[in-house]
Amino acid sequence: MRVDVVSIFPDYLAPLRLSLVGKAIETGLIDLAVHDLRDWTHDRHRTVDDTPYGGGAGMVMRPEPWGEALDDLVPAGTDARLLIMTPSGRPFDQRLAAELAAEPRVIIACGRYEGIDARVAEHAATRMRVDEVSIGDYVLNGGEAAALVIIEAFARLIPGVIGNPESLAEESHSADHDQLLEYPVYTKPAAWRGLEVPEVLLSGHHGRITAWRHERAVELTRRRRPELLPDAERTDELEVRPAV
Ligand SMILES: Nc1ccccc1-c1cnco1
Repeated sequence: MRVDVVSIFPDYLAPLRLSLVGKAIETGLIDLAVHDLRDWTHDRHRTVDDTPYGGGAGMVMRPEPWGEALDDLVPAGTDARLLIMTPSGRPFDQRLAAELAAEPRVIIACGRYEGIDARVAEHAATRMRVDEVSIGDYVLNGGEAAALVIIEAFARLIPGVIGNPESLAEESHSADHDQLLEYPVYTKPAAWRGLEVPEVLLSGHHGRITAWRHERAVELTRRRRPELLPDAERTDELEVRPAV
């Protein structure tokens, strides 16, 4: 898979060269290229923004550099998916991560300031698939942090990136874990600062352990993310529980 990221702060994407994604790049599973948007400017000051039409505070990213960058990175006839990072985008989730992991080419546009001129997405959509994507309901200074999150989330789903694919199976939000949050996990020592590992986990009884883990996952999901509960697990009674 080829991933291109365009940003005015390309060094912000340096962490992608580390750890899991870095290994995938080294092994050729992912071909990553990070570009400086200013390389597509032509004035002495390498200007990428201007004042907003209609007035208002802040600056808007000019369409020309983005248009030229996308012309270069996505030649006519290329099958590519453009992700524009924006707080007003569709919520990023595991389903989208799985979709992206199957794409041959992904280009990620990291906007800054008050955003990117809306015509960039409009024009790009005439020749590639475009998604405006948010990683959550909070405000960042730019799309770079969102790009790091999204790339990590889909890169780890690419076959061969994670050593043991079984570890993907029981993760929170993974499709085959029916959307429950992950159960609490423990390791040695069995007692730590007066806190004991739940007895069932030391029992060696796999059936009981599986049942206990499912119960804890349901309990946690009901308490923290009731909207994720599968219908079969929903209960109407009001449960008053400590907020943990
Ligand atoms: N706040 C932002 C500012 C600029 C580009 C993306 C974002 C963003 C993406 N997901 C949440 O916020």
